[in-house]
Amino acid sequence: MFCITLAIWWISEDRHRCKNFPPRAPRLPILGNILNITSQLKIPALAMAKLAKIYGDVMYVKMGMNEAVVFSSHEAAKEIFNCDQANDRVVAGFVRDRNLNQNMAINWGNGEVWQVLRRFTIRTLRNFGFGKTASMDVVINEELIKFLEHFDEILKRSQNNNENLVITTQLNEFVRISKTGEDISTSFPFLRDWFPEWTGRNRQSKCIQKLCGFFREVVNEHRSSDSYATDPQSFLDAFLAKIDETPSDSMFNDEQLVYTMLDLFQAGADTSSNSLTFALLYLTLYPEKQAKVHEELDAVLSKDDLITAEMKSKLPYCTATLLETLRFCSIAPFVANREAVEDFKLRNYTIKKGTAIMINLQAMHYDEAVWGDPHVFRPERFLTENGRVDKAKAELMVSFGGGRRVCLGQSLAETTMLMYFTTFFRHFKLQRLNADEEKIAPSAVPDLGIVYSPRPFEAKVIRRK
Ligand code: HEM
Repeated sequence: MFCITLAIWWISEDRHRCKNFPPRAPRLPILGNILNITSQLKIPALAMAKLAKIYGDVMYVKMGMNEAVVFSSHEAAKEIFNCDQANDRVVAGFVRDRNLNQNMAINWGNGEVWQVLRRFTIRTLRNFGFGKTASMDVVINEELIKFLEHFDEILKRSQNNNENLVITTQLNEFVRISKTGEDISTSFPFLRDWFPEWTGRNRQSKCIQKLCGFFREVVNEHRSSDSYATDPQSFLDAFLAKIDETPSDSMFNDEQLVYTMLDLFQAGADTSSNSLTFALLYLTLYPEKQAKVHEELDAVLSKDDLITAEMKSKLPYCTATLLETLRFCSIAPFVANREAVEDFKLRNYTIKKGTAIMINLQAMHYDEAVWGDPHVFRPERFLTENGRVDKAKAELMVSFGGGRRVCLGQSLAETTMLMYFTTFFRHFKLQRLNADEEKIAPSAVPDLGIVYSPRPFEAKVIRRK
């Protein structure tokens, strides 16, 4: 009797809800489409891309208790990126905990808080040279000199001990333990309340407390200097000055500052470092591509040249390799989920207020109709016949999202990646170990998480003459 009632309720509720909704894959009671996704492929974004081939580039899915409309093609993404009713982030699960149930900062902030803090952050960072290649070059080159010294030391140590170098990332504990998509508590959020230890909720909270504690200390240090308002030396100083000049109930306050810093570090650190490590991984796996990178660097740079972002136009193969890395690894497979802030129409479909909006960036990077052989690592796809970067192809990349929420750090990330990548390969060569020496083989299969990470791997690092 219970099962029959449940079935009748399910069918009627489902019919009622799906009037004018985007097409949807058949789903099971309670689980929804979870099995469609998990039973097909190990990578949820690619499994969703496969479903989208059947049900459409705008389709409706249900993952446990969460309902979402998934956008999987460039055309569909363009429509939703430009849709003001879909600019809010979903604040649930680990995001709600992280935000202490409040509207906080940029990445996970909404409405006026997001708009004002995003605008202030971009303007202030620009005043400090962010986005201007000449000033970013200087800062990044200073870092690079330290990086080379540090890397040489590690290399010497490992060679003295006769060890192979293990290359690894995952600096950010929070990213490592927040495996959205793979994690059942994303689909059934109540599990986080019932089993906070098992779902990782407690570890996430501790991690955020630690990070916020660290940022609060830095904020206090800066506040104790007399000159933060008269002679601001950093984004943090400028924010503190803004706090002083605005009313105490404004969104410029210490907690928003701490969370804005958290956003910049969380959104900026793992994305850039993991993407670069993916580049090292792929060039270890595909030595013939690495040889072309070396050939270009040797032809373009003389011995003492400092690498600058301006050189990008002279380094088309390196640029194409980084574009192919971003496409192949699709480090952020989905943009952080958005939410419909009111009912709206899109392509004659009704999208109901509160529905989650998932934009599947990896589906676009792996669309066979666009790329032909998306599962092959081939930087040449981004080059024209005369060896220049193919701008039309480059514009099909969506690694940084789009619309008004587009990644705030795109130009910094692109410049940093180019400069680190070219500096590394100018000085070093990566070589795969022989099968009998290799304990941790390089694999192109990523570790899942809020952003993907390359799995640790061993490689031989050789200093180039
Ligand atoms: C390879 C490096 C990076 C990748 C692939 C990447 C990717 C992304 C993506 C996909 C989004 C979501 C966009 C959307 O919702 O449409 C995003 C947002 C964001 N990114 Fe990045 N990002 C990178 C580096 C950085 C860096 C270096 C910073 C900071 C300096 C940064 C700061 C942010 C912030 C603050 C947001 C939230 C923007 C908003 O909600 O308004 N990112 N990023």
